[in-house]
Amino acid sequence: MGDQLSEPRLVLVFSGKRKSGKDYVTHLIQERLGPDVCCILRLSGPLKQQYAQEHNLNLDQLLGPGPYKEQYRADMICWGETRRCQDPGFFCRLATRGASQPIWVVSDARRLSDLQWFWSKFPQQTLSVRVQSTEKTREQRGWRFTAGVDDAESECGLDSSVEFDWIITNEADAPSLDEQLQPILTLAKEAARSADL
Ligand SMILES: Nc1ncnc2c1ncn2[C@@H]1O[C@H](COP(=O)(O)OP(=O)(O)OP(=O)(O)O)[C@@H](O)[C@H]1O
Ligand SMILES: C[C@@](O)(CCOP(=O)(O)O)CC(=O)O
Repeated sequence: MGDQLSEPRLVLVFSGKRKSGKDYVTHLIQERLGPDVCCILRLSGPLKQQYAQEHNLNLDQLLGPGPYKEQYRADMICWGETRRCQDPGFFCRLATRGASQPIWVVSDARRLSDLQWFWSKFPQQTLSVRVQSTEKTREQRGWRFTAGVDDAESECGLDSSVEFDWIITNEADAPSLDEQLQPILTLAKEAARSADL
């Protein structure tokens, strides 16, 4: 009963490197569609929640964009991988539990197993989106290369194994995000309308 899924009309699964702007771009999509139509699902949400509880940490800071979470990232990755090894869909199931909007935006796929879970549960509805930025831009947003993180599956698991349905370039000199997101927003609005019929 707890794992019962309500069927979404469209599932947009986002991935991208640290500080590429996954949260920024997915929030923009939600803003354009409205929270009644579109929810943001973070696979790292239930992971951080459980990790914060077990380690007595500040969950809001772990969920935010600041430097706090970076102190714990390597250990959170190991912690999450222990669970993922037993059950690759563990965090996908938790993150989608109770989602009732017609459009789901998953903000942080990192591994092929994340995408495979959505493709297998929602084969007709799932589309993949990559957010990309240069290392220089990511550095300006606070990224520093960290061995064991930036060269591990958490950051590289989707580097070459997937042909994304869309690639969004999140750079000041790229076309505006609204322009790049237009086909996605059009599709999402159509999908939301079909949910009303
Ligand atoms: N197009 C943009 N314009 C202005 N600020 C941006 C833009 N894209 C990202 N940022 C800012 O850069 C920082 C990193 O972006 P964001 O948190 O969305 O990246 P992320 O890919 O979710 O990162 P991580 O997974 O490492 O937390 C945030 O402070 C965000 O507000
Ligand atoms: C531990 C982890 O979930 C942290 C994700 O943090 P964020 O999405 O970059 O804020 C990464 C992972 O699961 O490999």
